[in-house]
Amino acid sequence: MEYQNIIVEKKINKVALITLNRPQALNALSPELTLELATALGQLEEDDEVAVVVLTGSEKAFAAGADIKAMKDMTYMDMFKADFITKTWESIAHFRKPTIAAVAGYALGGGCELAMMCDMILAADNAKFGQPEITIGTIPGAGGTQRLTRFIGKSKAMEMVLTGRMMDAVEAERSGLVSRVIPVADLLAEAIKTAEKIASFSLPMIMMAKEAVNYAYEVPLAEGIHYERRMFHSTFGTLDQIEGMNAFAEKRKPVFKNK
Ligand SMILES: CC(C)(O)CC(=O)SCCNC(=O)CCNC(=O)[C@H](O)C(C)(C)COP(=O)(O)OP(=O)(O)OC[C@H]1O[C@@H](n2cnc3c(N)ncnc32)[C@H](O)[C@@H]1OP(=O)(O)O
Repeated sequence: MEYQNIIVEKKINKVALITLNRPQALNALSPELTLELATALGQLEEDDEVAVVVLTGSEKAFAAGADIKAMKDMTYMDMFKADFITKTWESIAHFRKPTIAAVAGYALGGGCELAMMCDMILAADNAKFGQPEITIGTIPGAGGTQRLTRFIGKSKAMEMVLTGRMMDAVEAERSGLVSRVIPVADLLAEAIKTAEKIASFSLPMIMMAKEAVNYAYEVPLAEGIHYERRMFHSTFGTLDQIEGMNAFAEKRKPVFKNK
């Protein structure tokens, strides 16, 4: 399928790369772009040749937020009727295969929120994260007040949301927002390498592991532990558990069948 605002590439080793591609607007997330993203993710979800998705932007901007120019004249009723943000944006949060945000440059507002919807964030050393919505007379609307607070805690989240202050990559790593900081020139290669590593394992296992970790954000600890245990038990009903453990015992590489 042809897209205008994103580039979708299937790499080797079961990795797909989605590049946000509106450089003239620092990858501002227009309704057209987010619809294309949701459509592409829908296709990649069904694609057996893809196990992991890497989402990236340009060196200057992962994404500078929702498209302010497209949004500025909308009324309350427009927003409400369109259920603005949730419908298409959340597709990345609901995607069942692992996702990696490779963030260079600005990840602001909706850009930061989109990165946080991914399963992990790898940051280039020039990355800047922020929720500057307060500076344009609104507040985060795609999970910024909720996800950012869970990642970095109340005090820092409050400071960022209430002042619009940006966080650099080093502070973002120290605060738990990103898993690693990488020189900008190496970011994409490193993100793809990480994706390939994940994709080399059993697809059902990586999907279950993702689901179990995400469950930690939704339920009390005891319920999460119970859920994890039941999922762990269920892995013993798969051919890949048999293969993985036998391969270990036989000192050979496992050949997973995704079954
Ligand atoms: C999803 C929600 C609900 O949470 C809401 C949001 O996301 S609201 C958006 C939050 N984001 C922002 O407020 C950031 C806006 N952008 C900036 O502050 C600056 O562009 C910058 C600091 C990221 C970069 O500054 P600079 O290098 O000086 O570049 P600019 O000249 O400002 O930008 C270049 C070009 O891109 C256009 N642009 C940038 N961001 C957006 C945006 N969010 N929406 C629409 N267009 C954007 C900017 O207007 C420039 O275009 P031209 O005017 O030159 O055509």
